[in-house]
Amino acid sequence: MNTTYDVIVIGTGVAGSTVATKAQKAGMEVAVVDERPFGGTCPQRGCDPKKVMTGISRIVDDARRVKGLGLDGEVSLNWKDLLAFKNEFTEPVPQGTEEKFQALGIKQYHGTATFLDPHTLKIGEENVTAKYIVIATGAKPADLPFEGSDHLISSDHFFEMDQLPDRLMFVGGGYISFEFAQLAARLGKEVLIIHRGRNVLENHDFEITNKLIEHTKDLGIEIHTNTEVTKITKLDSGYKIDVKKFNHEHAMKADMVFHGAGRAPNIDHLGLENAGIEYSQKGIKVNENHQSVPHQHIYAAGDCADTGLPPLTPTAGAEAARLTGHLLHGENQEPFRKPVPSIVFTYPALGSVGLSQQEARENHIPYEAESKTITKFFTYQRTKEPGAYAKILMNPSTGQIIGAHFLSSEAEHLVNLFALAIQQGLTKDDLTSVLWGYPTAESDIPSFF
Ligand SMILES: Cc1cc2nc3c(=O)[nH]c(=O)nc-3n(C[C@H](O)[C@H](O)[C@H](O)COP(=O)(O)OP(=O)(O)OC[C@H]3O[C@@H](n4cnc5c(N)ncnc54)[C@H](O)[C@@H]3O)c2cc1C
Ligand SMILES: NC(=O)c1ccc[n+]([C@@H]2O[C@H](COP(=O)([O-])OP(=O)(O)OC[C@H]3O[C@@H](n4cnc5c(N)ncnc54)[C@H](O)[C@@H]3O)[C@@H](O)[C@H]2O)c1
Repeated sequence: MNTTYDVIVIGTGVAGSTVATKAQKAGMEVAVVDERPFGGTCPQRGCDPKKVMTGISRIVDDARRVKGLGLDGEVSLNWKDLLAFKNEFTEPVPQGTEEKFQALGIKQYHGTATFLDPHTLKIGEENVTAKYIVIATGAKPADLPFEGSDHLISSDHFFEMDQLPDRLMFVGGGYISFEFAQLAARLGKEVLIIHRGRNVLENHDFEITNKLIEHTKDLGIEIHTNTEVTKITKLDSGYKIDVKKFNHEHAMKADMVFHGAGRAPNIDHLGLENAGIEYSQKGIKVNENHQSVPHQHIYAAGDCADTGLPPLTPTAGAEAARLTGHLLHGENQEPFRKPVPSIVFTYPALGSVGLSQQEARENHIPYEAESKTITKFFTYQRTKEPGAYAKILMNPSTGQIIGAHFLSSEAEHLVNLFALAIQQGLTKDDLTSVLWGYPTAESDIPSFF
């Protein structure tokens, strides 16, 4: 059987769902296909379940700090209940997504889509053709080139474990490792992070990541930088992990080893060669309109596409919107220039937007930096929060904000506000002249400068 549509979208995550919904609403006949339960990574195995779990652990942290200041009693984290609460959010996602597609009249396929030629996909036993094909297949844990890497447990599995072991190791010093490691440590586990590079969370301001490292070590987490995992061996109980620091080799032990060493575009099993679609390790090659090379009727967006943007939920959504602008209306897209806020959901959280100080330095971009410890501010004193920090980078001649970096319970909100400031070209004077409601984290802004 061969069925034909106007558009087939491969993947039902943020990127795929956005394109499918907009195209169907615009009057096109659309089909979606996914090999996993519908809804994609963010709401089922990424941002949302992570934030539910780290959010509860943060409340416990706060409560412990203010014990005796009007709050009595002990609070503690409980993995089983935390998991059950997380499931209340994740389990309804597939059905909810399918119902939304059905209400719009979008045809749904469950299975793996593979290109047979530039207009035809094989899904199970069926061949499906379309005028336009959109690839939105996301990312997967990167293949790591050392022996025993198949013993690594992915973030997907972390969310499904009935119980956590006593000693956990995370390979890689990025977002996943820091967020999950802190959660595990707050659950009373022994935790290690092994990071190959000199600086963890490489895309963030190094002064702030160094402060985050100190807070993370205060939770009892061991962090080894400049250290590469070279081999993992299964033992009768747990694992032996061979590591190399500069030229010195030694072995460590853990009950389980988790993959926090990066994600790669999920494109290996798409049969891209059958359609001659160009790609690299960074993903499917696309132009500003998200059209692939050499086929202009095949588009790609989100984590699977090589767009130069970081693989995050808001960027996947923005890329999908740009793609549909071209697919539906033929609008040629300008290069993407919006600032992209990025938040590490540790506690304190790390929020960054715009230029980091090292980026400004390396690229010889003139800047003026204001940075300070803000722990003594009332906002953080009233909850006894340690180590709150703010750094703002400005253009020295205009005062325009070009970078903002925060480490605190309020970082996630402040960074969004500064994203707006950078996008709108606001200056230090613009921000200090606002009548901010008091007492709030925003009313501290004039004192950052
Ligand atoms: C643990 C974790 C935490 C994260 N936290 C955050 C956060 O706090 N904030 C943030 O902004 N970002 C976060 N991210 C990143 C964010 O989740 C992704 O950037 C975003 O979900 C990407 O969306 P997407 O639509 O490109 O892909 P996805 O949501 O991954 O969707 C791709 C879909 O395609 C399907 N698929 C793949 N291949 C095929 C095929 N051949 N046939 C059929 N279907 C296929 C997959 O099953 C999947 O459902 C996190 C990621 C992880 C892993
Ligand atoms: N809060 C958020 O927004 C959030 C949370 C989780 C994931 N994400 C997204 O998912 C992506 C993947 O996350 P991630 O944490 O897996 O990767 P990451 O890219 O943030 O960090 C991985 C780090 O592991 C290091 N590494 C690689 N191989 C190693 C080895 N053999 N030994 C030691 N270190 C090694 C790399 O040098 C790299 O710095 C992120 O880039 C981000 O876009 C975002």
